[in-house]
Amino acid sequence: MEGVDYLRDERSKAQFDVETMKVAWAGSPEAFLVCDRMAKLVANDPVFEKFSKPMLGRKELFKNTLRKTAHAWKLVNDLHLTEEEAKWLRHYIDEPSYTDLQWEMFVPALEGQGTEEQKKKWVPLAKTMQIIGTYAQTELGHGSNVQGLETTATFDRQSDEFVIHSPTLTSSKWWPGGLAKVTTHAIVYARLIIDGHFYGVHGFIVQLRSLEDHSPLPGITLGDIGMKFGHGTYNTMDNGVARFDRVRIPRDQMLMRVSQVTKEGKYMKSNVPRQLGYATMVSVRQTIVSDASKALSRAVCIATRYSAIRRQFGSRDGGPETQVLDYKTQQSRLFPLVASAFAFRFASDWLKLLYTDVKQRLEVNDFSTLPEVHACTAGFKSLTTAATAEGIEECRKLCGGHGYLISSGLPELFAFYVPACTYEGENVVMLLQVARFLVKTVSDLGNKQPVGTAAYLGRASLLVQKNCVVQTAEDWLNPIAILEAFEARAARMAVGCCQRLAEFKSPEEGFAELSSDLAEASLAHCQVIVVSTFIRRLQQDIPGRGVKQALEVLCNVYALFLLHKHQGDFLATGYLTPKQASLANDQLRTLYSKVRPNAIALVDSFNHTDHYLSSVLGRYDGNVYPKLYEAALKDPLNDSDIADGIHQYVQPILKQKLHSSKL
Ligand SMILES: CCCCCCCC/C=C\CCCCC/C=C/C(=O)SCCNC(=O)CCNC(=O)[C@H](O)C(C)(C)COP(=O)(O)OP(=O)(O)OC[C@H]1O[C@@H](n2cnc3c(N)ncnc32)[C@H](O)[C@@H]1OP(=O)(O)O
Ligand SMILES: Cc1cc2nc3c(=O)[nH]c(=O)nc-3n(C[C@H](O)[C@H](O)[C@H](O)COP(=O)(O)OP(=O)(O)OC[C@H]3O[C@@H](n4cnc5c(N)ncnc54)[C@H](O)[C@@H]3O)c2cc1C
Repeated sequence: MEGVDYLRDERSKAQFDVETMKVAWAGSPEAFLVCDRMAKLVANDPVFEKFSKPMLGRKELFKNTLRKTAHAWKLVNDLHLTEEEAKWLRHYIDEPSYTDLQWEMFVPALEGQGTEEQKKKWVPLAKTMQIIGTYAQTELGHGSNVQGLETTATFDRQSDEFVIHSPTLTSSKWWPGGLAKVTTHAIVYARLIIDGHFYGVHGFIVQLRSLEDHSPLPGITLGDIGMKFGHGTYNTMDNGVARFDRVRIPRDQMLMRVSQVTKEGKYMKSNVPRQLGYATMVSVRQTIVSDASKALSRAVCIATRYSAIRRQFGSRDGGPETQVLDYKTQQSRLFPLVASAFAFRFASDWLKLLYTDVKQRLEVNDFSTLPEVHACTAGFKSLTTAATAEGIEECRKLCGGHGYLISSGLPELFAFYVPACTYEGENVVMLLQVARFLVKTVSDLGNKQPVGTAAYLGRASLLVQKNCVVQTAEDWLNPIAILEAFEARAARMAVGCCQRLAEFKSPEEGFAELSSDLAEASLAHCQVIVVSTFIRRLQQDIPGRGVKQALEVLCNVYALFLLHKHQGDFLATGYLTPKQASLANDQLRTLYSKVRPNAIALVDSFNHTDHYLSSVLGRYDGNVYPKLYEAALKDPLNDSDIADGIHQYVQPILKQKLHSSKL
């Protein structure tokens, strides 16, 4: 049998309806149709070919992306694509480009932080790409600490302008995507100074380049910050440096939704919290969570298909060897990642609802849920990106040696994905934000009943006393038992941290000293929400033969895998006994056997095109070995039998050896 037959055989074993599962994965029939149409549009267009990328030098790589981006914009206009369709088009083109910043950060920053008047002026220009913008917050010396930024915006009452200035080397803007070569404008984050007084960090719309000839405007120095990790991935993007030498902008280019500066130089705070100035980051963190499920689904699709084709050992009589997918070790590394992709998918759908709700509330100045939404987006961003980055690397290892080839698609995916752990809020810094929320919630328990995602902490006094009642491996299939275990562990960790915080001289000192424990408690809290979201999703109507049952198995795999991985926490907090932890692991092994017949069908449900996967190992048809061979032959080193440099550098060595052996 060939790889093609192996996958056909696997598909025939599926116990659920794949087409309906595709809709469950996409979120709705409408969402499925949009994704499917955009994925095929990209896959069938030769302009979006990706194979040659790893062979290109930096300049060609960058130009190639500019070409693709221009073609995509033409398609958006010619085909009258909606914003949603255009977003998926960009996604399937699968190349970091300045348009990510334009649509995910520049436009949202204008919409979220501009006044009505500012929005009216700037948003249409941006949405029609008459101006191209980026989000210039991070500096050479400061990224995580936004309030520590050094760029200044000094109000000049006489000319009714702000003077944007980079006073030090470390104040150079450093990282913004598209800044080096493309963007005409940026939202520059700078400390506002009026009459020598500092008024905190605010966003300012600054024109960077001439709209006529694209050259940098006077007083602005722009450049690229250099090559990044992984050749063909993020180097398609011109992350840039910018320095400002007393650049003047009109007063009405300060984003003034949160606070205003009048002509007279009076600083006026609106009745909204200053954290609304961070709203763009909250919006992107939410998008990043959804992106995590996509990136992980891509990696597990490759590793699962290849694991069904790859055979090693197990044959003593010349018969077929064992499919590596049948090894329990392979299953215990791979299936939790398949389950995680689904868990993150449903978590991101839920987060989107939470975010839509807070956006509506903010419109009417209801800020009550903002701290919870900030904690959820920050925590989920950290949890999902860390697990996805680790998961992609695990998938590479699951593919053995071939996983290290660029043609497997996994090294490039990892290199592209891993900065998600850093951008939009470094992951540990984000967990510490969740910790602030947890500490406040627990400290306030006497006065205020927590709601929403923190509601379970309202039962903390019960959860710290109660012990797990599980007696058999079967009991671990009960969602109530699972959820209570996660809640009890998280509540005990949070309460434990708060009790120890009280022993320090000041809360700040305690928070700094216990920050590692607080970060772990935050992760445990986020896991409660992800697990409960998955459980709740299964309580909804899920049509299709066997679809709900297959998802139930995955939900249990996800929860029990986490329980096994973090069993130290579960045992140390005293909620579980070692026997109960061991029963959970027994159940996990049984669940892997239930996933096994559905494995290929599950990853088919992601509906990924071969173009999107860009992996010889993950091909839909399973024709792996002939295509691996074909891909290898295309390497430039195989252009000739005798490569450049052989005559010059190798033959002299060989000849010298002959000469000395004569002596
Ligand atoms: C293949 C194709 C490509 C596809 C692309 C994939 C799609 C992905 C989507 C988009 C593409 C974008 C590409 C990535 C580009 C990257 C861009 C960037 O990285 S932009 C820069 C991002 N920078 C950061 O995230 C900085 C992180 N730092 C902060 O957010 C803050 O400094 C802080 C760490 C939160 C600290 O804030 P602050 O200094 O104000 O101090 P605190 O005292 O801690 O906070 C005071 C109180 O405010 C609360 N708070 C903080 N933030 C928020 C918020 N956002 N909303 C609400 N409340 C907030 C905080 O919790 C404190 O509360 P209390 O405890 O006082 O109650
Ligand atoms: C690919 C990529 C694209 C980017 N695009 C943009 C962009 O378009 N616009 C933009 O403005 N920025 C952009 N950035 C910058 C990005 O937002 C920052 O790098 C990120 O916010 C992290 O900040 P930092 O680099 O200052 O890390 P640091 O904060 O210096 O982190 C270094 C280490 O210090 C630790 N640390 C920091 N603070 C604390 C603390 N309080 N407690 C405990 N530990 C701490 C961190 O956990 C980390 O381990 C991009 C970055 C990358 C990698």
